[in-house]
Order: sequence, then structure tokens, then C-alpha cells
Amino acid sequence: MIEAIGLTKRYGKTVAVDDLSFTVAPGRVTGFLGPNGAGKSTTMRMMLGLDRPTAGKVLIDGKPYASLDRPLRTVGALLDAKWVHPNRSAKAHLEWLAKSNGLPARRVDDVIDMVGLTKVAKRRAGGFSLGMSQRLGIAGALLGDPKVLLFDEPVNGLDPEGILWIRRFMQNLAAEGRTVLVSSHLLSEMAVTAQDLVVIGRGRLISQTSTERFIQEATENSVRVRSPHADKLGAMLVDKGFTVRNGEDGALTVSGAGSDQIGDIAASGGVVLHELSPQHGSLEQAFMQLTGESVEYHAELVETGEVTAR
Ligand SMILES: Nc1ncnc2c1ncn2[C@@H]1O[C@H](COP(=O)(O)OP(=O)(O)OP(=O)(O)O)[C@@H](O)[C@H]1O
Repeated sequence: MIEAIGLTKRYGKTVAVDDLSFTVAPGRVTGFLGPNGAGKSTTMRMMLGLDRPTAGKVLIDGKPYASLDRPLRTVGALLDAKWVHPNRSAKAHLEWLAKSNGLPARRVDDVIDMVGLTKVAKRRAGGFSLGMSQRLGIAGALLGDPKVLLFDEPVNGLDPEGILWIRRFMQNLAAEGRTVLVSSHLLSEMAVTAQDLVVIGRGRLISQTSTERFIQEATENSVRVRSPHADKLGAMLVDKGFTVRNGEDGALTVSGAGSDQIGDIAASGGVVLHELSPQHGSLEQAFMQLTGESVEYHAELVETGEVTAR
């Protein structure tokens, strides 16, 4: 279990994390979602005692990181996969990590096996691909068999096979009852990885909810309706308090009502329908809408079709 309570971090004038409070439950993968610069890495660094909060606190299984007896036995993290001595073998790196943290060396072979690096364990880690480095980083995080695991953008730059492997691995860790927090700036990735979401923008909490609910609410948009009696139906829907827009092709776009409701209203007025189709925006579109106010740099499509920053 992780608890952030009024967590705040300022760097000079920049407020990286702003009065953030949320909890991360065991037994589930929780996505820590936010656009670039939202404050995810800073929050994770504070969880690991690598940065001091300006205000508030974050507790891992009820204690601040600094008070943990053997931290790696409580919390493991993958922050920067390339954080290895390039000339050390994967095995030597993990042995060094185990020794310097008072963990038994016999655990090294186990974690190498868990992440599927047994065949390359004696090779220099400096020559590893990104996917192999990620596996090595995860092996390091698992050395102390911790109950809490933090992964900062673990699938960035990986190929589809690597992404799938990490996704399944995180889900298995959660199924074992561990607390798994994984940061990402992609809702589409979290939609298939995480059961719960903590969504932030500009250091502030936007939403803490189940992934299913977040997606449902974020993409619940409108219903497209075509009818030979569009004017009559439009007036009836407006009367009921729904928002109706007339499309160029004569179709109506109705917000605020589900397709069942619209169908019922049409039937009650004897209106014939030729089309009744719920419209769902894309996940990323919905996410951008929700965090739009909180993105540090917006990409704007100008008339020439170029993308510029503002
Ligand atoms: N050491 C630092 N000194 C000054 N400003 C910092 C420092 N670390 C982070 N920031 C600023 O704090 C804000 C949050 O950054 P952070 O890296 O935590 O965001 P993030 O959500 O992890 O983004 P990304 O996905 O781009 O890594 C940004 O405005 C960043 O420029």
C-alpha cells in the first residue's frame, strides 16, 4: 500500500507536485498517468526517498522510505533501466546490488530466472538491448522480494513483444498480492495494463478511479441520429434538456442522452429512425481533453498542417 498525503515538491518557482493525495492498493496494477512534465517521476522519486517533499509525505506500507528497515525488502523500483555499470555482467551487477543492500546472494539466480535472462546472465550489461536492460532493472527491483513495486515508464521505447512481456509481468506481480504502481503518459497503454488509475496534470490530482470507469466517463460522448423527422425529434430532445447539434448531412448529434433514451423518445413521438449510433472518442483524445488544461506544452495543428508548440 502506498499513501501520498498532501505531497508537494517545488523546484524554485516550479511546482512539480502540488498537494497530491492518493492511495495505491495491493493486489492490483495501478497506472500513474499524466502528460509529460506532470510530476510522475518527481512523485516516484519522493516515494523512494531520492527527493525530499517540500510539504506533505508519502508512506510505503505505513512508513516513510527513510524509516524502512531494509528498504529493498519493502519496495523495489525500476526508474532508469540504463543504470548499470556497462562492463559488469548482469549477474555481477545483481550480486553487487544484493551485497550492498544486505540481501542474500542466492536470490540473484532466482530473479535472473524470473525475468528470463539466464542465458545472458554472464554477458556485459553495457551491450544489452533496451528490452534486456529493462528485464535486468526489474530483476534488481525484485531482489528483496518486495511487496511494493514502482515502474517509471517501463515500456518506453520497447518493441511490441517487450511491451507485452512487461505488461504480463506486472499483472502477475499484482496477482501475487503486491502493490504495483506504473507510470505512463499513454492512456491506451494503461487501458490494457492497469485496473486502477491515478491521473495527474501539472502536479495536481485529476482523478483516482478504476480504469474501466475512467474510460467510460472520458469517452461517453454523443449519439448520432438520422431521421426523416429530424426537426421534430431535435425539438423533442431539446425539450427534455439534451444538447442537439445539426450536422451538415442532416444527422443530429445528441449529447447527454444514451441511445436507449433517444430511441424511447423517438418512439413516443412516432418518429422513424434511420440511424442511432453512439459515438466514442478515442482514448487519447479523451485523455487530452481531461488533462488539456494541465499540459505544459500543447501541440497545435496550424493551417499548414505543421505541428507547433505553444
Ligand atoms: N531537478 C529538477 N529541477 C527543476 N525542475 C525539475 C526537476 N525535476 C523535475 N522538474 C520539473 O518538475 C516538473 C515535473 O517533472 P517530472 O519529471 O516529475 O514529470 P513527469 O510527469 O515524470 O514527466 P515525464 O513523463 O516527461 O518524465 C517539470 O516541470 C520538470 O521540469
